[in-house]
Amino acid sequence: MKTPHRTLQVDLADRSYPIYIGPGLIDDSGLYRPHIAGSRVMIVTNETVAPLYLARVQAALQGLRLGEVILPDGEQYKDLATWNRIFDALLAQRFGRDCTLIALGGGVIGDMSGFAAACYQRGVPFIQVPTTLLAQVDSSVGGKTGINHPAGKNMIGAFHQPRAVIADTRTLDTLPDRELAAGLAEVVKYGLIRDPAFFDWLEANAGALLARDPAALAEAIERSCRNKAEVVAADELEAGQRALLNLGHTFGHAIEAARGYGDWLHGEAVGAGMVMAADLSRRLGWIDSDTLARIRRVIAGFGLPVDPPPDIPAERWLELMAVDKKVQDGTLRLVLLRGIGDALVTAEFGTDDLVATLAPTTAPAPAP
Ligand SMILES: NC(=O)c1ccc[n+]([C@@H]2O[C@H](COP(=O)([O-])OP(=O)(O)OC[C@H]3O[C@@H](n4cnc5c(N)ncnc54)[C@H](O)[C@@H]3O)[C@@H](O)[C@H]2O)c1
Ligand SMILES: O=C(O)C(=O)C[C@@H](O)[C@H](O)[C@H](O)COP(=O)(O)O
Ligand SMILES: [Zn+2]
Repeated sequence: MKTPHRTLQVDLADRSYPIYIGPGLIDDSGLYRPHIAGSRVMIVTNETVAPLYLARVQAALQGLRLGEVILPDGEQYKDLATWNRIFDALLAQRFGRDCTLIALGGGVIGDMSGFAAACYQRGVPFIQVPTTLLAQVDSSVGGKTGINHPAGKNMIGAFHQPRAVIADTRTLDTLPDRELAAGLAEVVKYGLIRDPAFFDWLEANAGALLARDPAALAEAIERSCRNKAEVVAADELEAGQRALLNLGHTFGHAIEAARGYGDWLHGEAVGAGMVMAADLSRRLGWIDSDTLARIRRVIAGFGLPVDPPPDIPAERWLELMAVDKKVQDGTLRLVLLRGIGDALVTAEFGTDDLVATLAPTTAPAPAP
């Protein structure tokens, strides 16, 4: 079977890999096979995705010796105890070092499976089969894998690149609207950090994206993956420019941790976090009020929150942000904006401006 699709490449020398994007790809055995080393494959998924798509992946892998692990669904299960269940299954079924893992689901499954693949018997290959918009535009690409700790998001993990990403755009048909919007937050991020023409396009095509127009979604996925692949190829281990992919995440991760993971979706927290980053950038005089208002309008237009939860005290914000992975020598660094498509990582902001951004209800309203 050969299904029409687009292919992008993540260029990382001998660890380069393809990203296949198109409708119906989940059934295409020919896309999986070249990336599976031995004959044993463990499919990791969750209790929501399994009834929808597990049988189809199993059918595509007919002839191989398959196992499955079905984890509970939710960001609150992206933890050590749930992650350990993947190893319980691998060991119980005597999977060896020659096995391949398949991550079938959203970013939570992708991050946990990838981290399990990085660690099982010191490292086995894995394939990403992302089934949420967020996973198709961001988390399945780039090799950041890991789990949360109560004190901080993604605090335990590894860089481990997949062998391939198989993004079946038809799987988005079953995705709830709230999850689609969460994925759009990471899409907007690429426009804000490095692709102003894409930001313009997103602003102009918001209606089509929210209406799930297949051509618009495919365009958004491809342009997002292209941006991410370029950044990852240039800076795989986040020594420099990869940190720009963290726009809104220092604020967003603090929101997620403060709420115990699973109340605000990751994409929702990133949506509000990006507006907070823009708000601080405006306070510093790096962007003007019209630009802040435009960013806020685009993010709100995708149905995402644009204000932080009102009940996190400033001290709690600062405590949660202090464990951010961009902290250097105890100094908080943030991704801020000099314009749309122009981001930087900086520690050049004052505590007063930061604290004002943390309490935006008391801040001056942006120009309409
Ligand atoms: N590794 C990275 O580079 C990276 C990048 C961005 C986000 N992330 C991580 O990804 C996670 C968020 O990912 P997410 O937004 O995909 O959340 P998720 O994995 O929790 O999936 C969202 C919800 O959609 C359900 N679902 C998945 N596919 C579905 C489908 N096709 N139809 C119906 N329901 C479906 C899931 O079961 C879940 O309930 C966070 O943990 C975040 O930290 C990682
Ligand atoms: O790939 C990256 O690099 C990113 O930062 C992408 C983010 O969208 C993603 O949420 C990532 O998991 C955040 O990484 P972290 O290092 O801040 O935990
Ligand atoms: Zn993210």
